[in-house]
Amino acid sequence: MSTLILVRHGQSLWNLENRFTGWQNIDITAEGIKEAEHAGKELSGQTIDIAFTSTLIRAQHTLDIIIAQCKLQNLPVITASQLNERSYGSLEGLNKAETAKKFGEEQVHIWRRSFDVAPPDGESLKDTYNRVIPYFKKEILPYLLQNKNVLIVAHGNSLRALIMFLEELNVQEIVEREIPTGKPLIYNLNKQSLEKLQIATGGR
Ligand SMILES: O=C(O)[C@@H](CO)OP(=O)(O)O
Repeated sequence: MSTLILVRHGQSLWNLENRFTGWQNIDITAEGIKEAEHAGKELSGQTIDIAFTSTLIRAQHTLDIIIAQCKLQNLPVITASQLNERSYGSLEGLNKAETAKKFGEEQVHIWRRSFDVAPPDGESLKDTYNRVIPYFKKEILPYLLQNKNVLIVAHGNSLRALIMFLEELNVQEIVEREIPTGKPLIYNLNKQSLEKLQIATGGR
């Protein structure tokens, strides 16, 4: 049995300002710091062997706070761009409500939550899935198969892709899934479920 813990970064400045963020490197707010501390408190006492995070400051800062809170200063940390947020392309920086007024609520919802429609110059969830899942299978799953407990601190949509894979959600089910900031999601995985993930397809 091994444990996989997923945490979306704490609230970022652009979450607060309701702006499309994607690959923009925006830090967390004071509220985001509190959320990360809270996540750390929740995870205190939990054995964690290794952590993975993205190359973006909001995820790394959140992980640093969790590490400090859990007194895990020697925790090995691996940083990977494959875990970065999906690119929102030319929507990055725009206010989500203003964009919905301009292009219509439905179009913006499709850009934000559909599986395979990419925003202009950006990545669809499918594109994100196709970089997150092969990375997970190659670099993270082996630790879980060795009974190691793994923490991943990443982003709303890179985690939605991973959750879709872990929970075998279909393209309709994933539309409904929202990931709260700074709240640990814990998966206890037995040998059988890990072996199933190992043979499951890594791309769509
Ligand atoms: O702006 C973003 O990068 C993401 C996550 O905050 O937004 P959304 O929830 O619209 O996918």
